[in-house]
Amino acid sequence: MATGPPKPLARCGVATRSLLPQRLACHSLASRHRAGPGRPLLTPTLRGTPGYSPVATGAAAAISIPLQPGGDGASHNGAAKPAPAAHANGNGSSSKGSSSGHGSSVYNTVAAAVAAQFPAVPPLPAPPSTANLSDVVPYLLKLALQERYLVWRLAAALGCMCVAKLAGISLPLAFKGAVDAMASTGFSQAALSAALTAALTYGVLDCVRVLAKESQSPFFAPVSQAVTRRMAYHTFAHVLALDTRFHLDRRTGRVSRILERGTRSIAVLYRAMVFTFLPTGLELTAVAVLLAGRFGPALAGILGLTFAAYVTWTVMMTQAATDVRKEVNALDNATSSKAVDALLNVETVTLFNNQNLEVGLYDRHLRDFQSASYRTELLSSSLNAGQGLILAVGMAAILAAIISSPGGATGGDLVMASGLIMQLWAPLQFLGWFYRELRAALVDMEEFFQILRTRSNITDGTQPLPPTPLPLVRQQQQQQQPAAVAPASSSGSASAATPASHAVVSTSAASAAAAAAAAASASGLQDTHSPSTSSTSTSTSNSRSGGGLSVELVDVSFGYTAERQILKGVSLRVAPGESVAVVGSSGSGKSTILKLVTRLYDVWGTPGSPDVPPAAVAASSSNSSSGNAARAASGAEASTSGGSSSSSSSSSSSGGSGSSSSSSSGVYINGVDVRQLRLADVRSAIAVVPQDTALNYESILENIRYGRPDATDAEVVAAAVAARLHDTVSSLPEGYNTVVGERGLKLSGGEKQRVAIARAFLRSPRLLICDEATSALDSATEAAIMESLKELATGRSALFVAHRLSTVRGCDRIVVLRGGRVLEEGSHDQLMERGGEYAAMWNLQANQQKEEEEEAEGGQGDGGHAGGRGGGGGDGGHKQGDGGVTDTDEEIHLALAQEAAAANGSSKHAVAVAAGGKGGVAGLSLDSMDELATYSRRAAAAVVAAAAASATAAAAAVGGGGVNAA
Ligand SMILES: Nc1ncnc2c1ncn2[C@@H]1O[C@H](COP(=O)(O)OP(=O)(O)OP(=O)(O)O)[C@@H](O)[C@H]1O
Repeated sequence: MATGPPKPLARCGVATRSLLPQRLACHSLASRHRAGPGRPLLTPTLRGTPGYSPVATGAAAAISIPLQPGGDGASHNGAAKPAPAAHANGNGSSSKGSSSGHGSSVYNTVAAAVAAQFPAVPPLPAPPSTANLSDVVPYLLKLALQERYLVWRLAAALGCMCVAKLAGISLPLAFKGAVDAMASTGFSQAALSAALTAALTYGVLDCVRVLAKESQSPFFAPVSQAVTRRMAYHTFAHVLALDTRFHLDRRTGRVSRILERGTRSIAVLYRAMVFTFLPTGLELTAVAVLLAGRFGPALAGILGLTFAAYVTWTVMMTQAATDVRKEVNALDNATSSKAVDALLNVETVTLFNNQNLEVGLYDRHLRDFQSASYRTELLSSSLNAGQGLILAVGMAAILAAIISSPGGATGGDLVMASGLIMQLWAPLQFLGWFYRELRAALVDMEEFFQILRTRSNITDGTQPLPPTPLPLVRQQQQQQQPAAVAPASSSGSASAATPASHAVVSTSAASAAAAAAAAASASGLQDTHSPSTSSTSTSTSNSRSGGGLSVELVDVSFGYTAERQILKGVSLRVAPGESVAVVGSSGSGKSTILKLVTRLYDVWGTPGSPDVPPAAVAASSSNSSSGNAARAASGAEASTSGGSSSSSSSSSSSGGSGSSSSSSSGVYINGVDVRQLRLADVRSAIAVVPQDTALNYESILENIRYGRPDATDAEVVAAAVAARLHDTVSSLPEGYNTVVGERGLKLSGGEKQRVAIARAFLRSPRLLICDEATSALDSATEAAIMESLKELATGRSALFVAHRLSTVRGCDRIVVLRGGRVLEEGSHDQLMERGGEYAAMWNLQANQQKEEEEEAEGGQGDGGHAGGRGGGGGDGGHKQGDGGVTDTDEEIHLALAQEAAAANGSSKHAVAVAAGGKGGVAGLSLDSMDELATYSRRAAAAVVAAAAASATAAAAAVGGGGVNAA
């Protein structure tokens, strides 16, 4: 059935193999004089088990790692290597070596500040429900009054404002005094001294006005700045805490614009209130009172009318401008997002030679933006013109009223009135502008508050992560129902394994027995917690459960949208210290499982989740993959629930954590529903090496340190050594100082992955999650990295997702996923024995590898690809192939294989398709090809491709050659 077993490459997680204890000790910092002045040595000590524990010690110094390229003594694997660069990253957030091993790294400093909870930033009050002025003003006031040191500053600023205004209003009065004095008595000494007194008064008042006015800003600026900073701080924290769905549904450029405009609007609003609206209101009232007192209420009436007309016009036009402003904002967001998108993906843009396309798209947005902006300009000009006219008419009317007032008016009166009114008009003209700004600010704040009001669908739990796993219902079931190992069905769909059983599906009594044995040995938890388990397995478990988390998925249904279900009743378990791999075709939901474990998403059925589709959940249960088997299993759960749930709850109460009842579907970590656990606890116990590593625009040193921001330089370097990154970094001109560029684009895919692996080493997690962690590496590096990951995974739990089966061959268990359902589960040997989907995939990859090796031997390869790509699994041309089968080819063949298997109920068809390898479906018999052609469009396409690919190969296959015959 299977072609010869491919060469094993590296085993993951692998408690079954003894470790190669790797000890890399460096000179202590005390011995850094050896590297010469100014060239500090770091002292990472890499221990094999578990992970590593860098210790600054001078003992057993095996290697020295000065932080300078070209330095002496740095190496891994004992070979002397150049040292990484001195710690000063390119953007100023340097990490210069210090005697403590901590440099002035930004991450170090901030991590320490965060740990010390300094500086404490007061919380935000709940944002208002609307962005109306009536809601926003009290909110801003509340913000300012929240901190005592701001209150007195605000009061002082307001006091200065009042003094300035009163002094300003008094100026025309002083003028009036001087003019009247001189007009009534001519140029007498008394008139002169009265005029001089008035002039002096004027001067003093003006000085007071200027001083008071200019004191406002120093008093007020800290208020506005502190509140703005607090808003920015909390909003950023809030947005970072929002769930993945929020971020994926929105364009980053747009969100950042909203935040930027929102925080800026706060400053605008404060200034508008304190420097414009309040003073103008105060001034208007004072002027109206003065004029009414001197010339009668009619004058105050004219003033009031003028003001009302002015405000009405301003509000009307501003309202119209606001609507256009919203449009302008939307276009501004779109323009900015377009530019950010293109800049973020500049490499893709360049490679596709799409610069002109991008510029054209950008210009389309710019043109729309331009025309909307023009409309705002038109509205703005109309507004200004109307305001000017109203003020001119108002002024003329007031002066006419004064001149013709019944009691008559002196020259001083005219001077005073015109002085007062001019003083009032000046800010009124700004009032229009400020009002427009205010409206715009309120519009901006609407979106801003909307984001602040958005609640994450992932709500934090309250339970601490139990240090050791609480008993799981699953293991109790296994204890109670050892026969829960489901017999394999001969039909494709029914052969969907029984996830609830967590046992290997087997078609024979012998493999069932093996499966039961595997289930027993694999259940570290069971061994750990059950006194009834055998002493052999207990000892195995105990040796491996040091610190590892237990992870269990119970009948999990999930989809990113209610319309499309991705996971359909998936159950799987990782016992403490165990390594489990999830394999399967592309899109089957492997990475999705990891996202649920790390709680980037919650399973369907989570209360409060907006996309809980009860109907879909129900449908999923009814046609769940596990189908009858799962329902039977859950029936068994129900029937044993007395025991299970009661023991579960008793255990939880004994554990004091209120452990969940594992009988309901969900994701459980250490026996507790992950939704009840504190997110910080969960995430800090996990390290993820993702499929696609995004790096920060920082140096390599800081990027690695990101895995644990308080790590010392020595620890960072040790992690790089462990991740087989140190030599590469040392060879760079800037060493560890090299700034990796936007999202790490200056590094190769393999280097980025090694940075991610170094981060994981640094994190020293209790659960290691690797999502295609070595997909971008060449085989030699992959072998080395797998060895490192193996070390890292030892003593911890590990969950691997991989396409290249050789990399997960050594895992304790391998779960085969297809279409969101668990299809098979067991160790490599068990799955190979079963001859199902896993065996088909393995043989496909082995075949590809063999083919490539033959090609390489025949001089057809490029030479660089030889060397057992994929090793044991022989995945052949995985990604970095030299023309070998790519993942996509592989996946298409695999999909064909799966469909063929499903259609024909025979894994041989799958093997036959798989055997097609890169040459098409050469290993397939004509009969099978016909069947495939009728079965699916994709198969038909493949048949055509195969026919075109190689008639000779097809003939050979028909003649019994190829894997099919095997
Ligand atoms: N955020 C998302 N929103 C909507 N659909 C998504 C999202 N992420 C993944 N999907 C879809 O869910 C399905 C499963 O994705 P997942 O990444 O789990 O597959 P996978 O088995 O890991 O595939 P691969 O091996 O190619 O990485 C895919 O069809 C994918 O398109």
